[in-house]
Amino acid sequence: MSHLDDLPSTPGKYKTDKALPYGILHHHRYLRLSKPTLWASLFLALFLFYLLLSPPPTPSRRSLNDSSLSAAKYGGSQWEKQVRKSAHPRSRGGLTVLVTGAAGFVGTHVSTALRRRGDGVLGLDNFNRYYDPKLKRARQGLLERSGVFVVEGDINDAVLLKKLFDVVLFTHVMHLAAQAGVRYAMQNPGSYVNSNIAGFVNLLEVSKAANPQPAVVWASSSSVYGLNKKVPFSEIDRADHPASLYAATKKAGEGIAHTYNHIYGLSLTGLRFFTVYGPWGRPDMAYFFFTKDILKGKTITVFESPDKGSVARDFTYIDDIVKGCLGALDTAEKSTGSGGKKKGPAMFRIYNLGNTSPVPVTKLVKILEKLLKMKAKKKVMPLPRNGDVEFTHANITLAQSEIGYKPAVDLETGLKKFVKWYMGFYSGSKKKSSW
Ligand SMILES: O=C(O)[C@H]1O[C@H](OP(=O)(O)OP(=O)(O)OC[C@H]2O[C@@H](n3ccc(=O)[nH]c3=O)[C@H](O)[C@@H]2O)[C@H](O)[C@@H](O)[C@H]1O
Repeated sequence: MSHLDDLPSTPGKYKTDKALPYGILHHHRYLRLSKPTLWASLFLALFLFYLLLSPPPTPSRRSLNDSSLSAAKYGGSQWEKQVRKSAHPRSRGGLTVLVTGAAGFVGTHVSTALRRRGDGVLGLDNFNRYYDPKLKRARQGLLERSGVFVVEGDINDAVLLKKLFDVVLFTHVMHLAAQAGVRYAMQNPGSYVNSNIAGFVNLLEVSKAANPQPAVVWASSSSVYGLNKKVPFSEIDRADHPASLYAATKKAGEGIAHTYNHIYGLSLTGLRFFTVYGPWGRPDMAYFFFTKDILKGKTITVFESPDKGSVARDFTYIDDIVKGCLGALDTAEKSTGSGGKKKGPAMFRIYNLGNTSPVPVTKLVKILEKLLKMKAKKKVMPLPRNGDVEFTHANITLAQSEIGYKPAVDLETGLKKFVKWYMGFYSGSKKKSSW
């Protein structure tokens, strides 16, 4: 994939390299302290060898029973103070929200929007290398300037999550941490299972055990509609023909969420995002790397459908998505359970958040050419069987009537804002870290 060429190799969230220090460092210390007898040394050497060969117990997989909470990294009065301060609402009646994936594209925008209106926000992000971590760090800078502290950690780390819930009584969780990207699922399927399934279950486990339980709003995806042909896509349509593992994990997430709602009384709202774009966006998405490649004079590959038509997307501008997220948080009823016990039925909702006006990818390219004042070098090729679907188109009636969702930005207007940001950010301008 050309757009990933100059990014670091992308192990996504499936990193185990952080896992070793805990066990290994501990044993290194032991080595220094041990008596230098031949047998003891031999035994230790064998034991270390065994540890190195065995699969590492990654910290991201630490269970709640693991008492070795890495106090060095998390915890301590200073850390707790930062966590509490960030999560504390500034306005009366404000929400107290844990935003996972806070340094991600949508996470950054939602976190700052919540903070701006006076809610308390604590961010969580593992800063993985799926795409340029420098962009995530720049977003973190923005968040910090807005008063949002981002805890560096993984949603699979149950001990960390539990600790966060011990320190703060979250009223809401906005769960945006995920392994995104449709095509990358063919390269690193494990990363999707790790984040979108295991990580989500871990978050729900900790949320259901919390007292009080938070209301959880999470990111699902338009990709769950898969190979559906009936348009516009409606929440009541069947969605059981996913075209990518990404889509399958997002659909699985919806089923998993339903069980936590049913068994534990957790209030759950899933938002099916439709190809979200805008400033501070994801470099793995077509509008982003098309911009980069057009500017560099590199050839872009534009997919076409089998009938030689252009593939189309219901591109949705980030500010509209943010409004949808806030609408979902504001209308979410409380969970009914506490401490893992259901007390009554709780809310379970799924909404499409799209723009409801699909645009062919060829048109996207034309708009970019106009905004960049450059002609794209294009190679048109049939849509490969890589997880992409031919078109998406959202029916947003339900979101409109129930959470007040009303998209207002058309693709050209939104791309104009994106291009302006892109030019500032990558030109090294001093203003690059502003909105
Ligand atoms: O709504 C979602 O749920 C998903 O949206 C996004 O997926 P997509 O809609 O597939 O966006 P994106 O990759 O930008 O491709 C856009 C268009 O360009 C076409 N495309 C792509 C690459 C290429 O080289 N050429 C090309 O024509 C391609 O065929 C497509 O028609 C998120 O990445 C995903 O994480 C998820 O959130």
